[in-house]
Amino acid sequence: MTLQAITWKPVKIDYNILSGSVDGLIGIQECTDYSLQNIKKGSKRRSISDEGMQIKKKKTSRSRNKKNNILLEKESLTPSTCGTTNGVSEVEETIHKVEKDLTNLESWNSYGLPESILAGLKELKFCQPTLIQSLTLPSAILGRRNILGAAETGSGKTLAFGLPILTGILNIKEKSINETVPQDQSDSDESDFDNAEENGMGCVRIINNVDIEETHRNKPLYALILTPTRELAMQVKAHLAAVAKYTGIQIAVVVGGMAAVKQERILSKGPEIVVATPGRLWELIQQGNPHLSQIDNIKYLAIDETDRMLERGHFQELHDLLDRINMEDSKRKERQYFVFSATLTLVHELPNYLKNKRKIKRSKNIEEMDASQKLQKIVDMLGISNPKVVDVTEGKGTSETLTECRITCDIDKKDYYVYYFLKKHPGRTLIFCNSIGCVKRLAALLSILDCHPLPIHASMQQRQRLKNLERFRDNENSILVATDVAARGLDIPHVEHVLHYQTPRTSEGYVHRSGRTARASRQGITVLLIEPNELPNYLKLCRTLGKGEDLPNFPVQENLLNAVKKRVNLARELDKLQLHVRKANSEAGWFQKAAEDMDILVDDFSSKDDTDEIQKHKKIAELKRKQLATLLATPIFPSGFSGKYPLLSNSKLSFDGNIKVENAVEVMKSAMEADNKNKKKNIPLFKPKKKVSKNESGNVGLKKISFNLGKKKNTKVRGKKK
Ligand SMILES: Nc1ncnc2c1ncn2[C@@H]1O[C@H](COP(=O)(O)OP(=O)(O)OP(=O)(O)O)[C@@H](O)[C@H]1O
Repeated sequence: MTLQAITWKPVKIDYNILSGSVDGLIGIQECTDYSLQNIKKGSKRRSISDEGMQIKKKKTSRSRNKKNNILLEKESLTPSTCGTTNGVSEVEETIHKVEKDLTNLESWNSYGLPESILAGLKELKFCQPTLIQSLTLPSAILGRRNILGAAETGSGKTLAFGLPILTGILNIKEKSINETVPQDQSDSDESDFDNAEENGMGCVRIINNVDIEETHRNKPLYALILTPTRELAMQVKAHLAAVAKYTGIQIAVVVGGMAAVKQERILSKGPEIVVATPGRLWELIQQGNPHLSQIDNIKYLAIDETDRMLERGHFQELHDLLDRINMEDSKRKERQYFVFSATLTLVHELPNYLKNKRKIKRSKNIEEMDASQKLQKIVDMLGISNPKVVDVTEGKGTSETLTECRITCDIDKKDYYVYYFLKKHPGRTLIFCNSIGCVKRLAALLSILDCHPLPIHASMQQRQRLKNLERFRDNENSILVATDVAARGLDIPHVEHVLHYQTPRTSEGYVHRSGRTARASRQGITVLLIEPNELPNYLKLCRTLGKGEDLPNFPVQENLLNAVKKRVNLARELDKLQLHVRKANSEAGWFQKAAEDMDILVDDFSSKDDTDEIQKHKKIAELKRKQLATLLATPIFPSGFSGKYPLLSNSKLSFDGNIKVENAVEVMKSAMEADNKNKKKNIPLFKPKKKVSKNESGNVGLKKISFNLGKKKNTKVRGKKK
């Protein structure tokens, strides 16, 4: 078979992207018109995989000649579909659609992606690469460079390393088939396949169990992708599997919290790619899992959220794994590495207590680093040589479409603001807390308030974690209350709001938490709830992320807070009573069990007072529950209330039909616009006042709190411990 090129056109690309990556490269040209001569049946190029074969054959003919392809589509139309609708022929419509599809895929053409992958991208309707993908794919695929990539959250980093890995594996497999199958045999196989198709026959292969086991035992492991959380591992697997649908490449997940036996069974099938969290993977390797025993042979290693994975004191298993994988220098040099995170190049100042020279001397390893030093450290740790660095974060890591703001209040008023926000601005909302205890408390409170929150934290059973994520995905008004276990990487479509119930401890934490919204060019809002003790951390965060002095204040309609407080206060009381009852019950249960163990009659020891106490609590709780139920049955914000902020065009009627709810992003944007117009300054962070007002009906913001940075004595505000 020969390919006769008739027209070549230069492809416009940014050659900086390829600089140093492909030796001797002077340009890339595209063959825009060509013919096939002496076509022998079958082409070696089709050997991507058994599963991908049929698709590949169709796509190959389609993309080789656009005109032929359109004709082919025309011919396949039955006479009944060739009519004219609204003056436009359906044939023309089809041609237009096919042309559009092909045009769409052309954006991916210059990266050397196999057609089976293009088919996957097309099915996902990914018409063109994102910025980070277009900047990394040429060097990664054509230049086989190691990549250090930093791009904002939700910008498509998974495919920036996923596509080169899938492409590389297909190329290796194709090469090995070409090397092992003799020319004649390969041709005759192809002929058989083609003949079978032409004759309308299927291609049948009989495989028995022994063959399957033998095949799996010999299957190589090509790539390992490591993630910090189980949920992220599963998501990455699902994402890559969707793109790899027509490639025949198998991908497995290895994570903790799931039956090890099941994971061993999956591994026994010999997946080419393993996506894993370090702990369980290391455990299985140490147990001598046969498929994982080739871990040092992998050709591709990707570490997602690398900065988190390599953090001091985290993932000791990762270091063990790296030692094992990089055992042989020659294999390490052959391997391609991908290191990605939104905060890979984010640097920040040392905490104040470490700035003290004496202390720094004691902890020698802790020092302030700039971005290149940080990257160098990662490169050294992973043993990577000559990496290509692509950083498009401009030092912030958050998306352009993210609206950022804050609400400042006293610690015990945070619950009011959270409930206010949820009622006033319904939509899929993720609330982050700094501890498991805080998640539990807030979820219990919101549950009493009928908000149906879904908690997620590390001490929950894995199955429950996944179930709650699933429910969060399925309901557009759902609320997820999470620790930072949900902060990194999770790609849940249409998360509208992220609330930081507590200020994140690090700037990285803020970037990743906030990045759960405003993904893939969608709009989203992130709101920090700040209490006085969190101010130093908040200000540091603003400095590190270049936010200037302060974030804008989220507008709250003060006249609506009274109704909010009534409900929240009642819910808090109810929560407290329920806690007493639960505690007393569990103590009674323990007492009874101990008595039974000692063969003692429980009645003899039961304390009547305790029972009365429980009974009393139960009665009061019942009363409060009824009161709250009555309140919750009436609209929280009565119809026709006069709001400070005009209702916006995209306001929608709430589920109870009485109140208008507003899009939080729009509310914030118009408030910012109004402030800009009036040259109004943001509500000051520090407005010293002698006393904290007892009147809670007004703005519970900073106007009433004495903040005095630097004077530690005054910054403490008594409140409920979270
Ligand atoms: N080329 C593309 N065209 C359209 N959508 C895309 C493309 N590439 C990825 N996406 C989609 O964009 C979303 C975000 O992608 P991804 O999860 O890879 O982001 P990320 O940069 O890894 O985010 P994070 O930093 O939060 O982990 C996903 O829903 C993904 O399916």
